[in-house]
Amino acid sequence: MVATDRLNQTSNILHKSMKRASSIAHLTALDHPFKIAVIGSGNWGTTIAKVVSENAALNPQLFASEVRMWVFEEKIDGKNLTEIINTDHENVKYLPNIKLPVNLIATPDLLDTVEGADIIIFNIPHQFLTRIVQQLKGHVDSHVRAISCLKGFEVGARGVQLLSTYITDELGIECGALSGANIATEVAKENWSETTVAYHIPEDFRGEGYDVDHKVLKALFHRPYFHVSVIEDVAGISVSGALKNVVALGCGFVEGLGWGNNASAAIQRVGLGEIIKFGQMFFPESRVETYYQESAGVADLITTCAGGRNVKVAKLMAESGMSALDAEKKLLNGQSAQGIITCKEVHEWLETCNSISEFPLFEAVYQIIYNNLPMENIPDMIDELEVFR
Ligand SMILES: NC(=O)C1=CN([C@@H]2O[C@H](COP(=O)(O)OP(=O)(O)OC[C@H]3O[C@@H](n4cnc5c(N)ncnc54)[C@H](O)[C@@H]3O)[C@@H](O)[C@H]2O)C=CC1
Ligand SMILES: O=C(CO)COP(=O)(O)O
Repeated sequence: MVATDRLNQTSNILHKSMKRASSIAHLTALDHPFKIAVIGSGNWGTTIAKVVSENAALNPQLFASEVRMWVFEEKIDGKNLTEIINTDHENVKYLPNIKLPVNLIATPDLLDTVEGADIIIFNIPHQFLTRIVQQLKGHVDSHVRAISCLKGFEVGARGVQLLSTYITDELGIECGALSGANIATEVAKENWSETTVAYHIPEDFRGEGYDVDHKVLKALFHRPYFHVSVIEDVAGISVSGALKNVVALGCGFVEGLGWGNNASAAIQRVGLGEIIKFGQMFFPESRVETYYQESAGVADLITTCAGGRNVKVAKLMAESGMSALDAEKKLLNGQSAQGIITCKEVHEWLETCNSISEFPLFEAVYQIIYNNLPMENIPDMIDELEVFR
């Protein structure tokens, strides 16, 4: 009896998941298949390009098969990286040993990459976004839709902005975000993980089948090894994605000092509190539930603090006395630990708002990286300000 119940339960689950998969597979673009462009070809840029190219190839009614990926051109052993990707179907510098789909085409020209695109996926280290967006100005139709996979903020004359908002403001296109517990190499190897996509349906939505909606985004990003939840809270997933990189630096410091798991857990506890507080203060539209219910929230914090690049860079700083930039250069072969820039941007913003004392961990990380504050001071800095008690 128990065995029969289990069998029925399993068959229900299977039935539901097959129904979900087939409802995604049967979507059709009524006008023309959506053409996808990916801007960025780093560790995560190439991984996401692989994911969406697989779905484009499998779903010709919904997506144009060819996916273009913009590559910041560089020479590898005298050969252009774009040529290597297009011939060997491997990004040997930023995602080695992973075969890329043949319908993924590397392009060195930014405007060629986005020509005719219906959906643009931004996926570059956030320090390069401004320059790229300025080059795209005037070349992107207002009906193009975008998703930002970047983790960071834009801090400038308009205050602190989500990167998706910056893209919308500058290019006049609707932009959502994708963020989750997604160490790129694990996703690229097709180890199971979850992610969160957040997108608002814009006022000029042209109708189901003619425009990008939550079903289209699920069909674009969901893979058997990459499970997507689509929600509305762009701010919540973006705030947690940006700030967990700062917390991860804190974890790397205590790990490098040899303080063990309890210290790392303490940093993550305080960090999660500061992330939620930052969201509530500066992005009140973000939902507190997002931080603990979505992959983009606490799950991303956990995976990054366990094995991300930010934690590795900070650990090396603690062990060797190197600066953050030297440690990044030594460890990452051209990749970026985004927390190094984000903690500076956060510091500048909090200073403007007179709110530094409310975010002692973020401030401690900034002071360690930019003003050589001893790492051993972290517990005192957190305690002195007694924010969470
Ligand atoms: N790698 C990961 O595991 C994950 C990364 N992210 C986020 O995704 C975003 C992109 O990260 P990755 O793809 O990992 O990049 P990355 O850290 O691998 O950076 C290397 C990329 O930067 C490019 N680049 C170097 N100089 C440039 C310049 N002057 N102009 C334009 N591009 C230049 C390189 O060509 C290369 O494509 C970041 O915001 C990151 O936080 C999000 C989830 C996972
Ligand atoms: O964002 C990430 C995992 O979701 C990757 O974090 P790192 O940039 O620290 O490797």
